[in-house]
This record gives sequence, structure tokens and C-alpha cells, in this order.
Amino acid sequence: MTHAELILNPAAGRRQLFYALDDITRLLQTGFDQVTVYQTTQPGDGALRLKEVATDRDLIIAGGGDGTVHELTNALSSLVQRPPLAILPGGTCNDFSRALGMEQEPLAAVKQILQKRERRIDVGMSSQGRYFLNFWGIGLITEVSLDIQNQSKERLGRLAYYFSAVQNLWDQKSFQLRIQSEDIAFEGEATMLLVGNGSYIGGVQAFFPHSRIDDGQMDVLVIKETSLDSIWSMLMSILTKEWPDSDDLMYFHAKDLTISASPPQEIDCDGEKGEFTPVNLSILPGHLSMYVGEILEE
Ligand SMILES: Nc1ncnc2c1ncn2[C@@H]1O[C@H](COP(=O)(O)OP(=O)(O)OP(=O)(O)O)[C@@H](O)[C@H]1O
Repeated sequence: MTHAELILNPAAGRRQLFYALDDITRLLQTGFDQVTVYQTTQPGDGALRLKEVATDRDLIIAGGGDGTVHELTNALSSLVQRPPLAILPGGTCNDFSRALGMEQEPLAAVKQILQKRERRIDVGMSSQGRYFLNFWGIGLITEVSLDIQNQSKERLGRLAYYFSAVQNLWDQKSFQLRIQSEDIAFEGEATMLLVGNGSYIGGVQAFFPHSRIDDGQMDVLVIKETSLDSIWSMLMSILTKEWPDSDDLMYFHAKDLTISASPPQEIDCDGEKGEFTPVNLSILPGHLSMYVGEILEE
């Protein structure tokens, strides 16, 4: 007897999951003996529901955008007994669902879920008790996503992300950064520190061309100066899928990272804000079991 629970944010994106809910449920019922649908009503609601039912379900499906996925993966990651998780994308960018190779059209994604291809996925963890699947950052990245909130996300979608990034590049304030990993120590001026797990940010593959969600390590990018050279090398790396190469950038892998900044910097953790440096980050290899759309290359 298999029991799947769909925890769905009906307000996500353009409400596409909400409108397709009857079809989604019917299709899920062809692959699971029992399907329970729980519609969230406010932030925090989905996390409580997940903790309530987790031990009693064979699969949790997170239906919504990156905010919903972040909330549910945080709830799930803190549990001792963790059922597998699938993502049914329904927001604007749906970054982690892309990293998992999920289709963006709801029923096509449900069909992938029915194939039940399970894979162990790394999760990033901060000493402040937060987990991240996509990225963790300070500096430029926080201003970029702040700007998207202020603009019409509905209207511009993920293009807003990149308009806003370019807009912010030139007047980015630098800060004093100190980082220490198992291999690398750096102390100096920086305008951004970005730590990636998945390779998608803002709906496209950017910053981390070779980042894998199952390699047991974090990809770390430091922009020391937002010069023409560093911007050009990042743009080129999106096109060529090679690591960015510039004297104004640093790029390395880490399993553990201690970070402090002066003045203290606001953190963007998978798009969620409100916490500040200093902090320690680590990777939890294979912490979650997730359904994938395509078989990720070995
Ligand atoms: N019924 C609801 N009404 C409003 N907000 C909700 C509801 N249920 C959950 N939320 C909260 O809304 C936030 C944003 O949700 P989500 O990311 O799914 O949608 P989105 O913002 O439209 O998508 P994206 O982040 O991809 O743009 C989440 O933090 C979630 O907790």
C-alpha cells in the first residue's frame, strides 16, 4: 500500500498547480494506492503538515515555487526519518526542480514522478540551522533578489533577475570578507560570496557550470571586484560552461566553510533572507532522497 502526500501552495506562481489540481490528483492516483492533497494557507503551514505526516508517507511531493520547496526541504532535512521528496514545479524560477531534471509543465512533471526514479541528493547546512538546496550568498546576490521582490515578478518573471543583476553590478558596495575552508583561506575585499549546491539560479544555469547536487561538495565563488574582466568571465562561463577565469574572482570546492564579514552581511539562503554573518556552512552528502526527472549522469 503506497501513500503519497502532495503539499501544495495554491498561491504559487500564476496558480497553475491550483487550476490543474484535479488532473494532477487523478494522474497521481494511477501510480499510488492513496494520494492525500494538503493545500497550504500561509507560510509555515506546509512545514508543520510535513512534520505531522512524514513517518506515515512513502513520498512527499512539494507543489509550488522555490519558497515552498525551501520551506519543505528545511522541515524534512531536520527529521531523523525522512521519506523521499519529489518536486512539482509551480513557481516562477523553480531552480531545484530544474537541477533534478523535472519538466516544468505540471502534468509532464507528474508523469516523471510516477516513474519513481530516486536519487540521493546533497543538502547544504548553515550553523544558523537553515538548510539550502540551491545557493547561499552574501553581497550582490542579496540585492539582486531584493530587487526582484520590488519589481513585478509576475510580469517580468526570471528576466527580472538578470535585469536587476546588471543594474546592481556597477554600484555594488564591497565588504571585508574572511573565509576558511579545509583547503583555502582568504581575507580581503569582496562584493559577493556565492555558495552553490545546484547549478540553477534564477531559472538558468549560471555561476556554477559544473556544480552537481550529488558530488558531496559546495561550489564557492568569490567576486573580489566587479570589474569588466570579472563580469565578462562570468558571462563567458555561462556560454562555454567552463569555470570563470579572472584575477578578480576566486572559484573552488569545499565541504566546510567558515565565513565572516565586516560589516556583517545579510544572507540570502535559497531566496530567504533575514540572517547575518558570521556563519559556518557544511554539506550533508546524500542527505535527502529525491525523485529525479532525468537520470543524472554518473
Ligand atoms: N496559501 C498561501 N498563500 C500565500 N503564501 C503562501 C501560501 N502557502 C504558502 N505560502 C508561502 O508563499 C511563499 C512563496 O511560495 P512559492 O515560492 O511557492 O511561490 P512563488 O513565490 O510564486 O514562486 P517563486 O519563488 O518561484 O517565484 C512560501 O514561502 C510559502 O511558505
